[in-house]
Amino acid sequence: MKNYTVIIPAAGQGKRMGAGHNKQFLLLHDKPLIVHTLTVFAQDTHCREVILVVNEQEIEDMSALIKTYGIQKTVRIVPGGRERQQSVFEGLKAVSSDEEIVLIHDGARPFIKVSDIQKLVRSAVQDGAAIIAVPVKDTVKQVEQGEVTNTVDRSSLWAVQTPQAFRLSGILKAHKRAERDGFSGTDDASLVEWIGERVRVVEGDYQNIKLTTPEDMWFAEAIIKMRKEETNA
Ligand SMILES: Nc1ccn([C@@H]2O[C@H](COP(=O)(O)OP(=O)(O)OP(=O)(O)O)[C@@H](O)[C@H]2O)c(=O)n1
Ligand SMILES: C[C@](O)(CO)[C@H](O)COP(=O)(O)O
Repeated sequence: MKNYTVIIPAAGQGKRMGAGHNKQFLLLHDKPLIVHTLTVFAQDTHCREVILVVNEQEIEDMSALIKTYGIQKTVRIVPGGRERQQSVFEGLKAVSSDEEIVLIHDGARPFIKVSDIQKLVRSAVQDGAAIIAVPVKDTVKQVEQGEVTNTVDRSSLWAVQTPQAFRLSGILKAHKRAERDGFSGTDDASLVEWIGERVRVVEGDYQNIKLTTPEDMWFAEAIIKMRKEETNA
């Protein structure tokens, strides 16, 4: 297995969560959300280092969390940007130039499994760019002004998650061009697609949710409880 560096963007505002502050600090089973996410990568021996992208005014609080919770991994903190894409780009600029594989993983996705990270890294080593995703389970319709205009064939639809894994040279090229040409995407793979390069899909896990809106905190507590019960069974 190849080693990698992971960039964890955590410099959002958490507006949809509505907590009045960055959701990364919300307690999930007595630990801040971002600590859960960092712990997964701390446990993966193939993770060389974490580049944690944070809001300028939260640098001290994030550093304190890393010490308080004893995260056993090199974590470098860099200030983020206004949008997620800019935060990731700031993180990419901080990656050691001799690194081959870089992962990008939302701070707000604490349930990624090390086994899925490893599947993803293998695919990125082989194919250059790979993402974790799950088949869409709902029926999806296009709606305009409250009326259905189309029912989309879901057989080729996948809901995309993070981590997303890339050769460092490829993702840097995509981000640089996107910045130059003003292209923006809601994930990093879309920048790679936009420059005409291929992206492999690795099937992931429905539990790898992003904590986005308040009810996700309840789902998250349920996932933690279920995993604890599985471990004790
Ligand atoms: N300028 C930004 C915006 C987002 N993120 C990070 O990108 C991840 C995914 O973004 P999202 O869930 O949209 O988080 P927020 O931007 O915090 O949420 P919202 O859009 O509801 O404000 C999060 O870990 C978030 O902290 C970031 O690093 N920099
Ligand atoms: C990158 C991502 O997690 C893929 O699902 C997501 O697109 C990021 O945030 P969003 O603003 O909630 O789309």
